Formats: sequence, C-alpha cells, structure tokens
Amino acid sequence: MTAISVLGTGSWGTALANVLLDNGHDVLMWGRNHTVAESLTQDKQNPEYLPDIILSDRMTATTSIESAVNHADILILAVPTKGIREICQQIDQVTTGPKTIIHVSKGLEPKTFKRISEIIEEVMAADHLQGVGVLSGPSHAEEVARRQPTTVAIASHDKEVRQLGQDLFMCDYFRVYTNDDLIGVEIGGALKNIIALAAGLSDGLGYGDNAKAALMTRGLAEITRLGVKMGADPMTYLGMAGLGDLIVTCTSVHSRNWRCGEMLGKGLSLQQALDSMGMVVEGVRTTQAAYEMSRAYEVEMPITHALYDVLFNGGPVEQNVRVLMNRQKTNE
Ligand SMILES: NC(=O)C1=CN([C@@H]2O[C@H](COP(=O)(O)OP(=O)(O)OC[C@H]3O[C@@H](n4cnc5c(N)ncnc54)[C@H](OP(=O)(O)O)[C@@H]3O)[C@@H](O)[C@H]2O)C=CC1
Ligand SMILES: O=C(CO)COP(=O)(O)O
Repeated sequence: MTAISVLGTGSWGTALANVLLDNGHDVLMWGRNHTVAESLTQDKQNPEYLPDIILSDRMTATTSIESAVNHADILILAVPTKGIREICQQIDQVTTGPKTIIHVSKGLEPKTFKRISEIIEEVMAADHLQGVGVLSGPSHAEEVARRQPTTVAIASHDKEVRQLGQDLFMCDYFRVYTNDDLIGVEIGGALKNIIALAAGLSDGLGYGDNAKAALMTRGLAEITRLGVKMGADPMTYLGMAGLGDLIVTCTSVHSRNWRCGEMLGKGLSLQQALDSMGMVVEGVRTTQAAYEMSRAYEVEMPITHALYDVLFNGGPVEQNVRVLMNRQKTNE
C-alpha cells in the first residue's frame, strides 16, 4: 500500500483517486470546495462533478493543502491548467520533503507556451521535486469512475516515474502504457481539445460524418506538426495521446470540449456555452496558446486559426469553413 495524495476534487481527480483506492493504496484527496470534500468523505459521492456514481468506501478528502501535501511523497495533480501555477506555489510553500508529481491536466499556458511539466519544474524548488510525469489518453472520468475498460499512457523523461505510474494505476479496468515522449504526450493531450471543440461545432451546425472525419484527420496533422516542432516523436500521435484521445473527445457526449463546440454550432455565444457547462473546457485557452505558438514557430495550423477567429474575434463560422475548404490546393 502506497500513500498518494490527489489534488483536485473535480471529475478527473475523483475518478483517478477511485482507481488508486481500488488498487489498495492509502489515498487522500484535496480540494478547495468544502461541500465536495464533505460529500466525498461522508457519502462517498461527488454529486457536483460525477453525479449518481458511488465511489470507494475508503474515499476521503480534506480542504487542508498542508495535510494533503504532507500525507504522501507522490502527488497526483488534477486541477485545470489555469490553476497549476498557483497550486505548485502552494505545494512548494507547505511541503516538508521532495515529491514525485504526476499531473493529468490537458492544456498549455498562453503567452509562455509552457507545458504543465515545465510549469511544475519552474515553480517548485529543485530540492522539493523528485520527478515529474503525465498521465494522459482517451479517458472520460464518467467511464473510469464506473470501472469501464480504459487505456492511458504515463510519460516522463524519468524511467522510474514511468514505472511508478504504471504500477500505481494499472488494474483490470485501467490499463497503463509507459511512454518516454513527455513532450509529445503533453502536447497531444492539450491540442486534441481544439479539434474536439471544432468537431462539436461541426455537429452543432448539422454537418455530417465526412466533415468530422476531415477535422479529426487534418487536426491530427496539425497536432503532429506543432508537436514535432516542439521536440515530440511523431509516432506518439498514433497512440493514446494522439489518435486515441482525438477519437474519444471528438465523438463523445461526455467531452466538455465537444459539448461546448456543439452549443456554439447551435448559436450560443462562447460565454453562454461556458456558463452552462459548470466544468472546465480546456480547449478555449489552448486554442489561444496554440494560435500564438503556430505564429511564433511558423507552423501551419489552419483549423486552430479558424477556431481562434470564431472564439476570440467573433468570426462567422460558415465563412471560416469556406476559408478552410478553399485553401490553396495541396498534397496530403
Ligand atoms: N474529466 C475528464 O474526463 C478528464 C479530464 N482531464 C483533465 O484533467 C484536468 C482537470 O479536469 P476535471 O477534473 O475534468 O475538471 P472539472 O471541471 O471536473 O473540475 C475542476 C476541479 O479543479 C478545481 N479547480 C479549478 N481551478 C482551481 C484552482 N485554481 N485551484 C484549485 N482547484 C481548482 C475545481 O474546484 P471547484 O469545485 O472549487 O471549482 C474542481 O475541483 C483538466 O486539465 C482536464 O483536461 C483529463 C482526462 C480526463
Ligand atoms: O480528456 C478527456 C478524455 O480523454 C476529457 O475531455 P473533455 O475535457 O473534453 O471532457
């Protein structure tokens, strides 16, 4: 039995804590929301983020970050990208020893273009950090919490972290592959949300399967182009963090990014769509980050640019579709 703390009591943190509890580990969750922490500890449920799912009877959560951080040497970081910097600062302030941090967030920081592991390494003092990894792949929290078969990848530059992540999480309904391409996995997990937003928009507009297949295929080409420019292995994008996560987010009603896109396609404003969601839609900020990165690194990303125009300039969707379809003739 290993002591592990899961920081973030949203849908994904809760589902992953449940996997670790099923594997017999000593898990403490931390969240800033008192009501959620109380429901998790007393009722073994998270009605706000995972309604109608009964979790492990050993589920326990605290709102004291100091208790959670010092409960374990292994921390699972499960908060949205925009909260990562702040949480790392808090961990760094209260920790009494070095930590191995496995994050599960799918985003990039606008302006700095940083991946999550880069933010963690930048904020944490070197002697407070034992190792960093990311767990990513096609995995809706709603299905994992119901113990439905799921496969993911654990990526790190450090072989021990990859092995640790695989050993801690793997069970008969949660299969974990190791991958040494940290850059590729983090970028794939972040950028697929852009394509999921676009796929939802396409469905909301009433376009068919051809349009969605085109978005997914050419979207994967965009993801691969930027990933490779940043140092990723192109083969990573045929795996969990590429094709796998694209399929699960572009084709599922569970995906918040797809649902947000669908609402935009049906005519809601971005603010209306986000307000009705109540959960994080990472793809919106990531579209901004990827748009800026594609310009800075001179990587062609036409779907990202079209979505950026729709989200941030109020550009008409149909006009952007026309622009995409009438780009200069080219080779596949
Ligand atoms: N849900 C899923 O199926 C999957 C999600 N992910 C990724 O996991 C990450 C977390 O997403 P998910 O759990 O789904 O998100 P949710 O929207 O379900 O929950 C977000 C959680 O993070 C908390 N939070 C938000 N901002 C901060 C902050 N600044 N500091 C501390 N806590 C904060 C919220 O607290 P509060 O309740 O107080 O607002 C809430 O507990 C995202 O990057 C997502 O892409 C990855 C794979 C699957
Ligand atoms: O990343 C996910 C599944 O792999 C969850 O996607 P959403 O954030 O769009 O719900």
